[in-house]
Amino acid sequence: MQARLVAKDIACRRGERLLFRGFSLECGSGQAVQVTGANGIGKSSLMRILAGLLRPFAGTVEREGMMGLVDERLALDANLPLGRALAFWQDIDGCRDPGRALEVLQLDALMDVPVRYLSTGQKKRAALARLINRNCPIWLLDEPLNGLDSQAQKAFEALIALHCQGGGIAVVASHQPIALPAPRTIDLAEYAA
Ligand SMILES: Nc1ncnc2c1ncn2[C@@H]1O[C@H](COP(=O)(O)OP(=O)(O)OP(=O)(O)O)[C@@H](O)[C@H]1O
Repeated sequence: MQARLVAKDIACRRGERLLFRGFSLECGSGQAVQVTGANGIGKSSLMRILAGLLRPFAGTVEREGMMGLVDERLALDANLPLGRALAFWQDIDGCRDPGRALEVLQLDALMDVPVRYLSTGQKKRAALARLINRNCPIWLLDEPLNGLDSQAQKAFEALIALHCQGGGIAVVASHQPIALPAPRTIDLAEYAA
């Protein structure tokens, strides 16, 4: 798995407010970075800029490799049972081993439960299962541990380590501690406008 993510001199404006400026980041295969900072500093906005969903006020983002973003939005049909909601995407995403994510994230017992009835932590696990099924090298994770119990947190930290061992990239935006392989931490407050 080969990947590269380079952000240069990024500035972010939301509404009339400049949130941060001069932010740069370079990640190659196997690297993990945590972006920290207080509520409202702009972590989610940065993740959306890195994902290409939000235009930066200044600066550029270059990506080599497919990206998967996990944030608080659950990209699964709320009215379908979880098994069918995940299956809808498995073909589109070219998933070769759908059972793996279900096993690691312990979703097997929830396959018949409509997505809208899942608990907060179960929804998060479903979102992470879809990310794993996509087999994309660049993971953009916005508060990925929110709602997960300690066992699921450890399981997901182990998955990030495996992903990086396989040449993937993980960029994690979170104000809470997360175990990453050879971690680098960037405090977004240093770039506050
Ligand atoms: N569409 C928008 N228009 C105007 N302001 C916005 C918009 N979206 C977000 N903001 C503002 O931008 C700021 C940064 O929001 P963002 O969600 O990026 O912060 P965050 O660091 O991820 O916060 P948290 O830790 O609470 O999730 C906030 O003050 C928010 O109110």
